[in-house]
Amino acid sequence: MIPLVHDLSGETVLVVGGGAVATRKARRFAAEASVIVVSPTFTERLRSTVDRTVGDETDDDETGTDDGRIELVRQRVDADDVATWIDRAEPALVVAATDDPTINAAAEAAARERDALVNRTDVSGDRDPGSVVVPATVEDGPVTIAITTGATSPAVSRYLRERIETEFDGIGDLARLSGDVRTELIERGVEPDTRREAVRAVVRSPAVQKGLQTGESNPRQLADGIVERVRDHEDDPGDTSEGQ
Ligand SMILES: C[C@@]1(CC(=O)O)c2cc3[nH]c(cc4nc(cc5[nH]c(cc(n2)[C@H]1CCC(=O)O)[C@@](C)(CC(=O)O)[C@@H]5CCC(=O)O)C(CC(=O)O)=C4CCC(=O)O)c(CCC(=O)O)c3CC(=O)O
Ligand SMILES: NC(=O)C1=CN([C@@H]2O[C@H](COP(=O)(O)OP(=O)(O)OC[C@H]3O[C@@H](n4cnc5c(N)ncnc54)[C@H](O)[C@@H]3O)[C@@H](O)[C@H]2O)C=CC1
Repeated sequence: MIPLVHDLSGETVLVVGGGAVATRKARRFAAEASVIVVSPTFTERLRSTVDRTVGDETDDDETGTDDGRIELVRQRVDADDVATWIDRAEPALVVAATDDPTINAAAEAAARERDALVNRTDVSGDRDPGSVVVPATVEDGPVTIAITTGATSPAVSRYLRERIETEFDGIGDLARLSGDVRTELIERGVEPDTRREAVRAVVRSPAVQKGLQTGESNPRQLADGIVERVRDHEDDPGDTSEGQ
């Protein structure tokens, strides 16, 4: 399996099932896409996150979603209903998250026939094309770290996610800072080899990382100092003094 990154903004994700797993996936995808959850029951957590529930007595709106929102549809589906929902919602991704393997399999087949991606939450191991795995994810600013065990051991994915979150706390700030340095060097016309070395030195500098974490020293000033030292060194390769 080869991980790819998918932009789901402006897309719809259809989640079939309303239990603990469906709740986790719905919340995850709602960060970017519009999510429709179809199930006869929903977790309390899901109900407390959503904007409205279609099928409840209090609801009198038309079905429809905006970006980044979750809508609940209270309905037990059979294989035909799943296909109808896919035709109606035109989702980019269908999450099959019921505790009924027959329904999950029907959702997978209907999604495939309609060229939608599918996430079978109830099976491990190899997958057919178009059947995707949801990785454990660490997000910090512009940085996304996705972890998968190739659908072998989700518990290991979770364990690694927790370790990585602790180990790389603040990595988003480092990405922003080094991104700014990089853009500036490009704008100043610094040649690529020097730029590469300078940006690498900034990213790997313990002083910059500590500055970002503690706020005690000015990380941007430290980075600029490192860049200047790298550039001086490039101008005068005879100089063997070490950068920071
Ligand atoms: C194949 C995959 C399909 C998919 O969902 O995409 C899948 C399938 C299954 N998971 C099961 C169980 C558990 N899943 C978790 C947790 C997560 N599961 C996630 C992904 C995936 N799970 C995909 C593979 C990812 C990979 O490649 O590694 C994560 C990473 C992402 C997410 O779901 O958001 C999220 C951690 C998020 C985080 O914490 O960061 C835990 C741990 C816990 O809860 O503490 C347990 C209990 C321990 C255990 O059983 O291992 C079962 C058995 C159900 C049963 O026995 O009934 C199946 C079905 C089967 O194995 O047949
Ligand atoms: N991928 C993952 O990370 C994990 C996957 N699983 C798998 O995911 C499945 C679901 O797990 P949970 O959410 O814990 O189960 P659950 O029992 O809490 O929830 C199942 C949901 O499916 C709904 N449902 C059942 N039949 C339906 C139908 N015909 N139409 C619409 N909705 C229907 C139920 O009303 C309920 O909301 C499990 O069977 C298990 O195989 C379990 C744990 C983790």
